[in-house]
Amino acid sequence: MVVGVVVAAGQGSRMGFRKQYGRLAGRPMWRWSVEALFRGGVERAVLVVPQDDLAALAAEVAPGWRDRLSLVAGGPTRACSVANGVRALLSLPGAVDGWIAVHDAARPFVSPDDVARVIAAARAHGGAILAEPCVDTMKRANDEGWIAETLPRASLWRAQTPQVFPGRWFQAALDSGAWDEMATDEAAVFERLGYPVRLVQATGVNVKVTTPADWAWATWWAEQGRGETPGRGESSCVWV
Ligand SMILES: Nc1ccn([C@@H]2O[C@H](COP(=O)(O)OP(=O)(O)OP(=O)(O)O)[C@@H](O)[C@H]2O)c(=O)n1
Ligand SMILES: C[C@](O)(CO)[C@H](O)COP(=O)(O)O
Repeated sequence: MVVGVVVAAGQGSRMGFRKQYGRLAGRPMWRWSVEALFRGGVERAVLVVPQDDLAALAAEVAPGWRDRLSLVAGGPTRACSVANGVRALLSLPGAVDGWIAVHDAARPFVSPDDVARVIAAARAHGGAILAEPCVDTMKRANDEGWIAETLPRASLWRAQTPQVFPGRWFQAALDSGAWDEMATDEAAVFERLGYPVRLVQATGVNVKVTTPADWAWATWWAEQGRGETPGRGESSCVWV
């Protein structure tokens, strides 16, 4: 069983609005991200949203996805929101023995084929994340804004989502207090615990839509039909 957490409980402070509800080619960004996970093989999911948006979203999700998508309230950091979503999923029969895929609502254009590849890698290796090798020359800065050193980039990757790990790993981290509420991704928690995490190179465009410039680009990209990467089989989602 593969279940998903789509985190959409951010404030969009760099964007200037709650970007997860912003429309790309007519659909809210969170829907693009949920749909991509379902097309990539995730069976059911929770969408984590700000507490004060739960009631409004409940009306929007039903009835099309009632059986596949539930809503959960988020927390003050991304890691808290992930934890809330994971806890809700771990109560489902079979979830502890299966895999949980965590995905940012802010990455609407992930390719369903890449989602499926990360899931396959997690099944084979334990944990896996989508990522891309750094193509820029990387500098480390000092506190005053001067370059302290140039880092060898050959071993540097940019982490993306989805990030897929066994339900049992999440349960252990949450129950033992090892869950780090400031971690900026899930892999960081499992790396620290010494678990093996495989990097899976993204083949599609998987931008995290963060700034107004990203929004302008994402709007254009969606309107070109570029985000509609074919997935594995038809989705059973109904757009409401
Ligand atoms: N407390 C939080 C913070 C972030 N997120 C989610 O985590 C993803 C990645 O976060 P980011 O792109 O940084 O979104 P925001 O937190 O909304 O942006 P900002 O930091 O500019 O406020 C987003 O889908 C966002 O909704 C979340 O669920 N809960
Ligand atoms: C998880 C993530 O998408 C990996 O790149 C990213 O760290 C989340 O963004 P945030 O700005 O740290 O919330």
